[in-house]
Amino acid sequence: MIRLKDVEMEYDNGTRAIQGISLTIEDGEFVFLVGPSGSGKSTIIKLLTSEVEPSAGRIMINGFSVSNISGRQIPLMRRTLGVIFQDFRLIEKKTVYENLEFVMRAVGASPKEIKKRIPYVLNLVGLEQKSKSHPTELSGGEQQRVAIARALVNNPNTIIADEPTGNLDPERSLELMSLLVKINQLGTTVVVVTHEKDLVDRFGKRVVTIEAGRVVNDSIGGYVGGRIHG
Ligand SMILES: Nc1ncnc2c1ncn2[C@@H]1O[C@H](COP(=O)(O)OP(=O)(O)OP(=O)(O)O)[C@@H](O)[C@H]1O
Repeated sequence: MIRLKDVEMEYDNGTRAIQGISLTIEDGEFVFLVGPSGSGKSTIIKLLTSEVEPSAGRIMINGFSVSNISGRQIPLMRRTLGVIFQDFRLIEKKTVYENLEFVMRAVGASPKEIKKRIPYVLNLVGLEQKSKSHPTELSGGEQQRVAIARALVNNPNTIIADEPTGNLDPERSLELMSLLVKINQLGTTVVVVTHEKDLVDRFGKRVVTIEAGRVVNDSIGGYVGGRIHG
């Protein structure tokens, strides 16, 4: 479960990016985070991944209290989260398989676990034929699916995706969002930041709308007076 309670966040230059957000995301939920540019969506993601710290309030992530977490606990907390970045952040010198192997090794997975898990996640994202390819040999959509496989490979409780369809055409965006829905149906909590109004409308999931660092709407389908932000 993810819980933000009265969270505020101010950047060093004085920008008050988050101005009092309380939000609970239960295990197994699928949530879209939408809102205008600069409203604070990426800052929320950064708060969840501990890239930035709140100036006030409390954040709980999968049983960890982020506000007073010890240095030793941070890797354990991060392991409950699979993060998908907009710019993929794949290692170009490694093959698809090696990219996944790398993150499994980083958490101490055994060779046996690695051998079993990687084909499973590659199959889930439809890339079992591409395990020996390098990221530069793949299309944008395929690279994005490798990024999803990498986020999933250590079996996190929660997947967080910041604009995962940013560089994809509408058809690929739909495929990718459908894949995230499938992953959610297999039991993983999914939080997706997106600008894609049409896609959000299509899926009928919970939509949290952020404006000027606050939650202005939180509902299924996400309509605010008949229109949706984002
Ligand atoms: N590193 C930073 N230093 C100072 N201010 C920042 C920093 N990053 C973001 N901001 C500011 O914080 C506010 C929220 O930014 P954030 O990136 O969270 O918005 P966003 O909703 O993700 O926007 P977009 O949809 O354009 O990605 C904005 O006013 C932005 O200018």
